[in-house]
Amino acid sequence: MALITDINPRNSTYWLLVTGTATLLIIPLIAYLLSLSKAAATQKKRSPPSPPGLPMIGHIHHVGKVVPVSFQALAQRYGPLLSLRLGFSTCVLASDADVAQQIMKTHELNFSSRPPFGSPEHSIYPPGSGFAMVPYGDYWRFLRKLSTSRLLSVPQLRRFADVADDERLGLLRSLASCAQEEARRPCDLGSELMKLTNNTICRMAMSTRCSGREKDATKIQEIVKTVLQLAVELSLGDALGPFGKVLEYFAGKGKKLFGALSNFDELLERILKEHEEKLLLTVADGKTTAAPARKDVVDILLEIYNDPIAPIRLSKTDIKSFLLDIFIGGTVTTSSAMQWAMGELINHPNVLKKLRHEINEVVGSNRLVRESDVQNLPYLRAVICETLRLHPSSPMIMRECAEDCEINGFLIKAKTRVLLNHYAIMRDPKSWENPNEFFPERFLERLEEKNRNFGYIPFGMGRRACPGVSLAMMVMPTVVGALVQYFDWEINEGKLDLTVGSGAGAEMAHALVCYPVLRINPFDSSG
Ligand code: HEM
Repeated sequence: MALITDINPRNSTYWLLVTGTATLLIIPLIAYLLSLSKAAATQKKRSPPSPPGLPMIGHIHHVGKVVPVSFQALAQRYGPLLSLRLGFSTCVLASDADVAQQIMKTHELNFSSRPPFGSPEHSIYPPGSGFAMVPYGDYWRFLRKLSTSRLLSVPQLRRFADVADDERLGLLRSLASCAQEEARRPCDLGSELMKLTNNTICRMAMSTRCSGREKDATKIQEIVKTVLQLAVELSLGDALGPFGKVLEYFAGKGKKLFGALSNFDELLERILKEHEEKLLLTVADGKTTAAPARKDVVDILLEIYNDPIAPIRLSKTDIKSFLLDIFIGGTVTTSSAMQWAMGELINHPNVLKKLRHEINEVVGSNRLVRESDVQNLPYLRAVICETLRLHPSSPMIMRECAEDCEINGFLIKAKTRVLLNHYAIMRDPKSWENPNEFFPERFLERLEEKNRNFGYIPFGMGRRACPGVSLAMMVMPTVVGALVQYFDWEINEGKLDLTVGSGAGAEMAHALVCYPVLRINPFDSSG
């Protein structure tokens, strides 16, 4: 009763009640109307266009043998941003510099994760471990910082510069012996380069050669090759859905992948144990420092594993999974780029001659080209840049959209997989003149500008960009430079066949078989 008598327009309580009730009713109403208009706007926004599809398989029939090339053809015909349905999975295909810039810069944070890849039942490590496929968050940020500031940092790589030099000399020695044989013997330069990259990364990461187990590096090379090949085949199986699963079951590919990963795990377990024992021995010796004189990647990771106050507690599974990603991300990519560089140089004798002239002028012929020379060898750098443009080692990369966003006026829904076709982007005539021509001179001018507009992204861009770029750029120019400095390269006849191989990796279809001819013997006077 007292309440009713208090409700009087001249009373302040009355106005409080009125405005309070109005606020309570109006705010949800406004929110509701806003959500309706937002939903309507979202509905109005269209998904990116699609090429003609077929029932069930969607756009699988558009996927050619060389995947990045067939996707480039799709973009040329239907546009730089496309929705594709590949069997039971969907993705958005991005194929020019402008779209890449929106994904990797304008909406960078929104595209900082990668979608889950492959079935968890084929992996022995849980999805949250590793590096390359880990979702953006605290754990990934920790590993990223650790990689750039310690594991793959320039000072750490310089500490292992002798390892890179030693492996390079090993390569030159092997090629020289091939060249010096009386009967002309061809050499498979591709597999020599793969051995070099694999050994260099193995020694920097876990000092395998130093511990006297030379075969470990070879085993890792075989495992990485198998894992890469099977993972690609199985992901295709996943895209095909139930049909893929049946095929895959008969082929037993999942089992094989699991087997290869188990071998890797066993080998890594032993290597971790050896590192831990080495650490314990140093402590038992009573030396002032328990740490090895030069810490490799495993030493540093174990240090964090043993650190009770590390911001993120790494498990041994995390360490093994991280190492697997480093091998998968670093070995084939770097060796494939050097193969392409040598293939292009052999097929372009004028470029090779110009490069050799530059090296002769700057370094001379009495010593091997060194890492510190590279800054004074612009044409060598241009050859490497042009190789990575024409033959990106990671021609297609995956990102995932965290929240709904708009690109080129099209709606990209949360959780959409986005496939960036680096191959198409770096051969786009909008960004490059005569894009399919090997022409290193283009990098002597306006490199900065090209870099800025996202037409040149061999190592990706933004926070998810390649953390191994310093290692790759330390190895590639010095190896290619030495191969040009010390050898002439002969082939059977005509030109090398530089056809791009089938699959998603855009590697060379044919082995890089050639005849090295010694110009100067590197073992007489190498510096
Ligand atoms: C020519 C050599 C190489 C090329 C062209 C290359 C290219 C790339 C590209 C395009 C990406 C994806 C970037 C993005 O999403 O924006 C990537 C990621 C990655 N690369 Fe490399 N890479 C090379 C060498 C290496 C090396 C030597 C290592 C390590 C030893 C390495 C380790 C990784 C890792 C771990 C990732 C995943 C990073 C993440 O997701 O946060 N790569 N690389």
